[in-house]
Amino acid sequence: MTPLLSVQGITKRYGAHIGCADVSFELFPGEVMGIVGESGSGKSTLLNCLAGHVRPDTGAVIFDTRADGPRDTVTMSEPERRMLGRTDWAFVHQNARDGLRMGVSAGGNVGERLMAVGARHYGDIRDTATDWLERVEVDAARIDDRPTTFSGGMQQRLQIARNLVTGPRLVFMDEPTGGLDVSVQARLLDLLRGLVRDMGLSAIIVTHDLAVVRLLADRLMVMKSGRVVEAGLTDQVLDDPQHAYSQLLVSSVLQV
Ligand SMILES: Nc1ncnc2c1ncn2[C@@H]1O[C@H](COP(=O)(O)OP(=O)(O)OP(=O)(O)O)[C@@H](O)[C@H]1O
Repeated sequence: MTPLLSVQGITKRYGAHIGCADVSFELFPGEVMGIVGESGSGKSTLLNCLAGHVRPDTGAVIFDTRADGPRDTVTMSEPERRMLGRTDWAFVHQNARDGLRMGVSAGGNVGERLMAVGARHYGDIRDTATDWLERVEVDAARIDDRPTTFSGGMQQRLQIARNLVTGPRLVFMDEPTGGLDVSVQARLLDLLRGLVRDMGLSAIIVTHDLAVVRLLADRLMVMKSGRVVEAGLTDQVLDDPQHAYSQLLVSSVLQV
């Protein structure tokens, strides 16, 4: 099987400082990869390199495109990469405000993504937006309200609807449950787990919350000082960590 994403030797430095170093892995269709590590370990830098937000110094990120098969997204043109970002890729930010248009209605936020992939019929777009609001447990009666009037948890669920409505083939998530109350986190996690299962999503999830990867990720990479120190099946890594740092992480000795 062709990997959906093949990451080869990604390195990003900030001056003399290492963001992430020599990261390689493959992601297959329908797989969820979790990336964990303490603050500053390079998780966000890596995710941003993979999603095309940051250009790595070296390495390749080969994505199996629908039209042309495997292509290196690092060297493809900016318009091509932007097109991927609107169609096959989705990015769920920790802060919903970074992933939503706060001045546009909830329905508009979802509908906009559909229009970006060619939907034109207003009634169909509104119907799909209504379906998705319900799917992410946002009251459909709020379809014309702006996200500024929503709670943090609702905003995050709306951001997820906006991202998933077009059926992306790869979803990047940066701390999707971060910054929310614990009870809100639990509900969101449950919802995400349902969507990941039902849609057979391929995803890369960065988090410092081991409960998130335990529930969502098939495989796990543990990062420390920009490098991957351990990788494997999630249950294996969490239940029987081999690297001393992973052992600390799992035993919650580390403040992550
Ligand atoms: N724009 C930047 N300029 C300089 N150094 C940076 C920049 N962004 C990140 N770094 C450094 O790169 C390293 C990796 O940071 P990164 O944000 O990727 O880690 P992280 O694991 O995502 O942390 P957090 O969980 O706190 O977001 C850190 O040492 C950080 O200080």
